[in-house]
Amino acid sequence: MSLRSFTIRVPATSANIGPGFDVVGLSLSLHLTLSVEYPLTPPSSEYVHPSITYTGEGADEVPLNAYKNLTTRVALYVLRCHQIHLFPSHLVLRVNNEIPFGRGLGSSGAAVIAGVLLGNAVGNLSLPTERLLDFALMVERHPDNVTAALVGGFVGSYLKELDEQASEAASVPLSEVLPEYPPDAGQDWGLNPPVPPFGIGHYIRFNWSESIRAVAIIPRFELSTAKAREVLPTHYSRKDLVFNLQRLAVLTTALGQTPPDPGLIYEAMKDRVHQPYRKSLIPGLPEVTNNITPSSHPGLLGICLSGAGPTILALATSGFEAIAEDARKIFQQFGISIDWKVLQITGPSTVQ
Ligand SMILES: Nc1ncnc2c1ncn2[C@@H]1O[C@H](COP(=O)(O)OP(=O)(O)OP(=O)(O)O)[C@@H](O)[C@H]1O
Ligand SMILES: N[C@@H](CCO)C(=O)O
Repeated sequence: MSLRSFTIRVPATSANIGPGFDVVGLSLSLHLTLSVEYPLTPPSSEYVHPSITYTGEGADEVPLNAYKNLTTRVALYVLRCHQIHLFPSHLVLRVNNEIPFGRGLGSSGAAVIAGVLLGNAVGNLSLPTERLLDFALMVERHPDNVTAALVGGFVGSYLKELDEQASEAASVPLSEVLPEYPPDAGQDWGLNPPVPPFGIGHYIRFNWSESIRAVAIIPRFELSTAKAREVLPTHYSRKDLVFNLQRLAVLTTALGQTPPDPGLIYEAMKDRVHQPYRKSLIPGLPEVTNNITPSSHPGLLGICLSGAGPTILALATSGFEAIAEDARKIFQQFGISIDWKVLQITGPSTVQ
């Protein structure tokens, strides 16, 4: 029996990097890996649904049913948009995940990109990167995590303003884009899902200084992105917007300079759009970001909330352990335990 097998590897990401709320993302050296295998000619005429095995982060909570699991539902969505209503028969997925769930390290963005790449591969669709991004953005509506996970590196992106018809397609509830039911359940909603408008997302990769590492200080509790977005205001003052825009404009170039300048970067990683509002959900957040500075911790460049939190991201060229252990002491005063990792900035997702 001839088998087709390949591996999909998607990096973790840190979004925002301080002032770049919903705009910038960074790919990091933790991965979601899917080993995919299926026979090119099914051994029997009876259709066999996909099987999923899963190890690593989230193994105790992730659904193993392909019609409930986020990655496979996204893959099925991509397939159905191309008039392919079923996975290949006898599809076997072995998943290993290094990205902790709900910590601000882009676990859901990675799962979505893995799904888009899976659909593209098993459907032999050969979609270009820009189209893969359109599909990802139908599911995860802010571009920062998914873009960085797909293309890798330090990336800025924006969503195109859509005309009325395209906005309607793009505003379809997630539950309709990603139905949870098996394909043989007979509902016709599953057969004509909303196809993404073309060119929703646009991105650019910034330079990144090779010397910079990311210290991820990861509290041992989950915070869902949905909950962390609920606490944000709908309106901002001009003063706060200008504060962020000034810093973001400097930051995107400053992190590409060698050697990186902590005097410029520490201040450029401050934020007034999301972090002040999220501190109620992450006890110790302002204490860690205010007390760990380039003068107290040589090697530190800047420190911010990673994505929607609760992970804190310190960018540094040295002194990683002192940064992380001092953050641990501060978090301990608030009754929070942490783990920490020194991560590299990685390349794009791969299918091999
Ligand atoms: N590998 C995966 N397979 C299936 N579902 C996943 C996977 N990874 C994440 N998820 C789903 O995504 C949820 C976490 O998404 P959420 O957006 O809240 O956090 P995050 O993506 O880790 O953080 P952030 O978006 O701030 O970086 C998990 O609880 C789970 O339901
Ligand atoms: N920009 C997003 C990233 C989390 O997915 C946020 O901060 O809510």
